[in-house]
Amino acid sequence: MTTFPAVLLDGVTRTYRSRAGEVHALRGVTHAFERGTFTAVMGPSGSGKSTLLQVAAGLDRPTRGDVRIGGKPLGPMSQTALTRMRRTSMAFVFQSYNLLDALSAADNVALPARLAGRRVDRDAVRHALGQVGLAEQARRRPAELSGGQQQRVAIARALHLQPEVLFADEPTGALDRASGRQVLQLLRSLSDEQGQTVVMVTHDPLAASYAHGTLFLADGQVVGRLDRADANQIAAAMSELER
Ligand SMILES: Nc1ncnc2c1ncn2[C@@H]1O[C@H](COP(=O)(O)OP(=O)(O)OP(=O)(O)O)[C@@H](O)[C@H]1O
Repeated sequence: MTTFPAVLLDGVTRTYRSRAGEVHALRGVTHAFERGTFTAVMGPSGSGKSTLLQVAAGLDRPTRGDVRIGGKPLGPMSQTALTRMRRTSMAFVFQSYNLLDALSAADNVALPARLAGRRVDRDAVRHALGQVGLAEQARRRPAELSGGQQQRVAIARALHLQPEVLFADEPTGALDRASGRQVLQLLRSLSDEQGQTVVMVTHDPLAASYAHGTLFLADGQVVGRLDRADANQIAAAMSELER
């Protein structure tokens, strides 16, 4: 059986056209994010990290090249098919947790299913909260949880529909060090123990050191990769890029 990478970027270019001229946010990026891996994406400001995440997740379309999720090319898909694919195969975690204050942790986890018009499977919700270590807090509202716990609820919500890949954009940006560490350990264990694919944009070398590998972008291109590096090695590679 052929196994496809969870996410494949094949010669992806994204050019923004504005009155000021063209901006080449991504220039021919080719990279396979293999299943069950946790990858950090780093690079100087404006290097194309957010664009890469948006294009990989089908939120934005490449100007040239192709993106495949689990082997399926996004290019030929209609907007409706793409939206469906995003709902079922991908999930996002952002710096701000975007939880609804009036709902319990469990109801926040169930919300995307409800919005998609699906029947809410209470066992699956409990399972997702258990995966992030919050089974006991299912009935609490966001205000009754710490920042780290709220981010873990957001991750449970992302995992609830069993996505092919979890995209995270600065998921620990708003957390103190101890809560950030919990969230990063969780993302790592999701890939190590549950085979989840995680792609995380970060500015923090310490956060990146929790991933299996770090991909470095500069000026819209992949300029390097470090596997199983520590925070000092990652910080040194970043300083080289920022010189
Ligand atoms: N909608 C847009 N229109 C025009 N240019 C854009 C648009 N979005 C991004 N860009 C440009 O594309 C380049 C890459 O931007 P992107 O946001 O992907 O970088 P980034 O690495 O995520 O930056 P940061 O670390 O500052 O968030 C930048 O030069 C940016 O100004």
